[in-house]
Amino acid sequence: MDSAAYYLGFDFSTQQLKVIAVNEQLLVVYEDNVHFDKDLPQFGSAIPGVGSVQKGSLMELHSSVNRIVAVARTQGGVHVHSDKLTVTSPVLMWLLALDCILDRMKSAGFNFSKVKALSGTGQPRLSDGFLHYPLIGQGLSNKSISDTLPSLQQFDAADVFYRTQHGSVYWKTGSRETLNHLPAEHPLHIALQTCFCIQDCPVWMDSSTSAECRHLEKSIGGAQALADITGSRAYERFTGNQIAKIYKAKPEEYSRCERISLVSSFAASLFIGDYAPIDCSDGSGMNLLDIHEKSWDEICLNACAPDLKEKLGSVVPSSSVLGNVSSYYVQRYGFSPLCRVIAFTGDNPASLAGMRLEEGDIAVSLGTSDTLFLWIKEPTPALEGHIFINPVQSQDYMALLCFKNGSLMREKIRDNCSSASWEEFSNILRSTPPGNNGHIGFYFDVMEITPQAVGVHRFDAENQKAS
Ligand SMILES: Nc1ncnc2c1ncn2[C@@H]1O[C@H](COP(=O)(O)OP(=O)(O)O)[C@@H](O)[C@H]1O
Ligand SMILES: O=C(CO)[C@@H](O)[C@H](O)COP(=O)(O)O
Repeated sequence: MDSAAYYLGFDFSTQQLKVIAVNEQLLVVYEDNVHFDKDLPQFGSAIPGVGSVQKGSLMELHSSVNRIVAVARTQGGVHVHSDKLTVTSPVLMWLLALDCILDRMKSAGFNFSKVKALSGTGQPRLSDGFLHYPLIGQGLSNKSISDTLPSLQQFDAADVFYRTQHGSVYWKTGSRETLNHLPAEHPLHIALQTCFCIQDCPVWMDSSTSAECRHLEKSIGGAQALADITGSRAYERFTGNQIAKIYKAKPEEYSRCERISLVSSFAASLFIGDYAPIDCSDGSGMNLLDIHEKSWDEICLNACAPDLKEKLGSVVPSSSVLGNVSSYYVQRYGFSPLCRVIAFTGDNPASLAGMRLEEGDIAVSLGTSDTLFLWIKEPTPALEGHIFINPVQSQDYMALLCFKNGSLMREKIRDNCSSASWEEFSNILRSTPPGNNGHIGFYFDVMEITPQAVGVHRFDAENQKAS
């Protein structure tokens, strides 16, 4: 029997779910993605039930999804509400995407039984950074995973990482029981369809909670005081403020909720068949966690909503082994029952770990959001930017700046200037020298996070505003 192990990573980004599997030599053995808008048209249709079912399409694979009623079009994987501030994603869309991607792997003959574990406390993990970017994997391909990550070979696990930070999922009372006994004959989006008290989950693009932010900062003694404890002043997309809004706007739904997960711990919960704890690093993006004590801050919790500590559960280091995959995956897909699941984390912490950043390195990530992050030893929280607990060494930290007008803004410029072609876009860019002869433009299609600004601002070489 071929004993080679596979290592598997899933990446829930704003716009799509990606999966990648690598072998011991870090060579990519499988890669796929489900694009939410394009591949799941039932969530991208303005009219309930509309969405043509093409032969061999994901829709055909999951004809049952026709029963899901879409009430609004997702664009870039999200619903932008009429106030232009509230931004959500349907929780069932994430479930369906996972069903689809796993079913496609099965149809393609992917051998799930070979998926093993690789994580260890304090070690860099086979995570988003090099699972997602095969080039990095190829750069290391003369070494085995065990050479590169010595302590990881002690685990047999599916190493699964989810992206996009701050988004939250609201489990209805009784759902733990359902999660514990997932029936292998049903896809997740059917088995879990009644488990959520909020169908449309707030995601990182949301900026509708300014009132909640001011309230939280006031309760704790000001913006800097909040940053000193949680690593960030109050930010609209941070989960504590989102929870406060849900508690105020939907008190009944809130009271019916037994567990609140981040998107990362939600995904981990699906794999272990139980509520997964939140990891310290992604948990730092909530305005609720004391980044020094690595525990929930009672004043922050109470300022946001009642009974929050019970609803959030515990916090664990990002490299924790959560347990084995639930029997659902063994029966439905043929995973090994020994396949372990490591705590899931946010996209940026996973990228820091996966790119094997060290102190002094700075990484820039250009995706739906653009981010800049670095490994730091001492946290010095300020009124701009964020300090998270480090996902690799939980006594260290990472600093992060996040820019909202990333790829979607670039796509708009590409469509206007280069007939929707990245190639042409790149050629135009190359046709001027770096620095563009002193001409510079700032393009903020939506209210930016860093700095808080909106609109197009262009300047010529003399620093005069250009039209
Ligand atoms: N050649 C390219 N040049 C610039 N941007 C690109 C190119 N190809 C894809 N993109 C953009 O990358 C974005 C997706 O990046 P990705 O890292 O997958 O997103 P996420 O941050 O949501 O994970 C898309 O919005 C797409 O427009
Ligand atoms: O809000 C932040 C970080 O604080 C964003 O970076 C989100 O985590 C979005 O992830 P992508 O979909 O852009 O990967």
